[in-house]
Amino acid sequence: MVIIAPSLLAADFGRLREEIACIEAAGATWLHLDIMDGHFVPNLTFGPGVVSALRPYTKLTFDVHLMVEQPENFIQAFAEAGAEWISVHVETCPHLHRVIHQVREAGCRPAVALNPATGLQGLEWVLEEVDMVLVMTVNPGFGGQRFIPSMLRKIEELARLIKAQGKEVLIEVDGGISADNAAAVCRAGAQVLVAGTAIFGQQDRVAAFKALHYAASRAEEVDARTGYRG
Ligand SMILES: O=C(CO)[C@H](O)[C@H](O)COP(=O)(O)O
Ligand SMILES: [Fe+2]
Repeated sequence: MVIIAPSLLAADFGRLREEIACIEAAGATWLHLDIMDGHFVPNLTFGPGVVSALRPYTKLTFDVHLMVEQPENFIQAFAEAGAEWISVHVETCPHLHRVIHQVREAGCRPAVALNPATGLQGLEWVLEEVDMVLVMTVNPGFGGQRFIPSMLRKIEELARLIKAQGKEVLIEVDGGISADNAAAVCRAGAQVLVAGTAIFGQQDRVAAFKALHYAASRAEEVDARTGYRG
């Protein structure tokens, strides 16, 4: 079953509670929270204070995407703020194995994120430690960018690697996801689709969420009928 994770990055920051209530009413179960530090990526968003302020107002699963240098310094704060999932970028972690364990010890589910230019090579040695791999399908830092088509092959290769290792690891895709490419990323092997602009950038968020969910689920239905395996 595919999960659509609306990204708060594209929401109206002056109306965060209403925006969250709206996508929850539309049927969302996850919320993607982009944390940017102005160093690892050339943009700033918000910190654990905002995450913890929003926590009492929703039951959505908080999927925190850390685009920060030295993420180990912030894991505890986001865990206490109410994150369920924490993704760290492999590019920011020389001691990735240790950081993954730090996320789990803080009570969260660990995920590793890969920039578009980062290969899958090093992943083999941490795959059994993580619950999800986040494949960036744009260069991180900004919403509203175009999906990079060559990332489909990376998702396929990752799906093969996970299958070969016999692991239960989710594949999340993030960046430029829309109803036009949702089926393709699902066919390639993604189970969690992050979408900012395609939901919060639309006038009718409920219709946009449902359209995206429909596009992604239809790929699964067709594949179940035809026996397609990505
Ligand atoms: O991590 C991100 C950017 O670094 C965002 O999650 C992503 O860009 C979502 O926005 P959009 O769907 O508009 O591309
Ligand atoms: Fe993100």
